[in-house]
Amino acid sequence: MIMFSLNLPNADITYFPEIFNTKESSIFYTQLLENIPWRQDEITVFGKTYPQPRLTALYATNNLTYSYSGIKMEPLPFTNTLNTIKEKVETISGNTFTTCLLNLYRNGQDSNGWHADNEKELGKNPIIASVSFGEKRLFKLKHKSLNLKHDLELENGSLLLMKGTTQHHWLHSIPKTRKQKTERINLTFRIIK
Ligand SMILES: O=C(O)CCC(=O)C(=O)O
Ligand SMILES: [Fe+2]
Repeated sequence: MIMFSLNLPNADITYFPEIFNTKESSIFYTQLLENIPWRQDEITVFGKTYPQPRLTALYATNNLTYSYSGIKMEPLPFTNTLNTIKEKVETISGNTFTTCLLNLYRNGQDSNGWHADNEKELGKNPIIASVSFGEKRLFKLKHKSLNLKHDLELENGSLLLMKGTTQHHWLHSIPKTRKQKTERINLTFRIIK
């Protein structure tokens, strides 16, 4: 399987462009788009409340909640489709995940602001396994204290693995774009226990 390790300081990030082929990806994409109960939550940032600029859903193999940006999400039980994807990601990464946060970017105006996945539920050096289906979108990384940036396109059927100290030193985002974009589904597998 093709993989690229990003050569960035204080980070451990690996990109696998095609863990699922085009046919598998299109089956997962349609099944997730149609069957996930997508919802738009309100987030609170610096005391102000906004509708989140994308749709989300949370699934877990346990009953542990996940809180970020003032939202506390209660998980749904894993589905067969999500389990199939999770097993592939576990084989590649050598980790067992408990939780999957899904994001649906409806068009180029949907986005994910600068953040690190450093919630206390995730533990000290979280491993985040991020799978993408559908439209490709730019994924931006910026170092918290050094003047360093890196951009990557996350493609249909790809996996991005972030681990080690990455979340301590780097922020990431999916910016809005004026380019014409159709739907993109992202699944971020996490460990909460
Ligand atoms: O959509 C993506 O690729 C990033 C998602 C993300 O950073 C998150 O859910 O924490
Ligand atoms: Fe994130």
